[in-house]
Amino acid sequence: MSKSHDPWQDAMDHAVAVARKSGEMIREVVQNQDQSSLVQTKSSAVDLVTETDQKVERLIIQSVKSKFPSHRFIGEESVSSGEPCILTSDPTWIIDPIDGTTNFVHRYPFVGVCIGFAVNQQVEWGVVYSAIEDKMFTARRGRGAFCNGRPLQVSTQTDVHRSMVATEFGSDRDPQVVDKIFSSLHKVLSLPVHGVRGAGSAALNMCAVARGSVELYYETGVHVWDIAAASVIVTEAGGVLRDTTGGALDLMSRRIVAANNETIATRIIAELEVYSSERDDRAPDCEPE
Ligand SMILES: O=P([O-])([O-])O[C@@H]1[C@@H](O)[C@H](O)[C@@H](O)[C@H](O)[C@@H]1O
Ligand SMILES: [Mg+2]
Repeated sequence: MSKSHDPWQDAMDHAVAVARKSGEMIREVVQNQDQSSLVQTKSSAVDLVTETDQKVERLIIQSVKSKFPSHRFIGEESVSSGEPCILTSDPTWIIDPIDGTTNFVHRYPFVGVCIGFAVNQQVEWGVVYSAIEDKMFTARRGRGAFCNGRPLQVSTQTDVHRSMVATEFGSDRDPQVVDKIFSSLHKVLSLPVHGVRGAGSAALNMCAVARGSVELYYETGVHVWDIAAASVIVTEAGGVLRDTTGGALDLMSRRIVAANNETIATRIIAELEVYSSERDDRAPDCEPE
């Protein structure tokens, strides 16, 4: 069969197929109830990783290398093992094998296989497969966002008092960070908003914005692999992306706001405590921020 004139579409089609296969692996482990085996920790006692995270990431990367040998990778578990986290202008697959690993360990049914694809440091397409729900979220820059093939559209709500907000408590238990998390949460809740929710997965919170069931998601402490794939799903569904400072989103900054529109984004950002975690692309020997 002749190669399509659209190589990025070939790559996206491959990502959908390998994300679905990864989801089958995840469901099998959950159904066999052995996902709590081999749970290890990374940056803190509650930043978990399992053998399944590592197996899924190897499956994705090995399958891509055989079809697209010149492409580069940023994978959560590869970076955790010492691979660099640098986004060049080369075609780059940005992979979170299981976004919501803590959910996975506890059989809480919100885990996303996340595969983003960037060229010239711009995310061209994103695939987020909610494996337990069997929902395949996809978007290609300029061509819309979909869930299982049905178009996605963000909420039209502009009144913050009628909005639903999502955030997460993250995996940093430093008392000063916990205080900042609760300070922001207190201000947002007291606006008031209708409610605050958290899926336990940055990517699935962002997909909830894209499908219109949440007006805004914010978090400090996420990583580029948590948000890259879902970032284009949000914008192609008509949403906006910002830094918690109100500036433009910087995928490596570890801060994100994903909202249905600028009105809601501006109103919630005004309530957020701005603080920083170490950038994903920091030089290994630099002093922590
Ligand atoms: O580690 P993981 O499950 O891929 O990603 C998770 C993120 O999706 C979530 O937003 C964050 O609050 C968690 O601490 C964790 O980082
Ligand atoms: Mg992960």
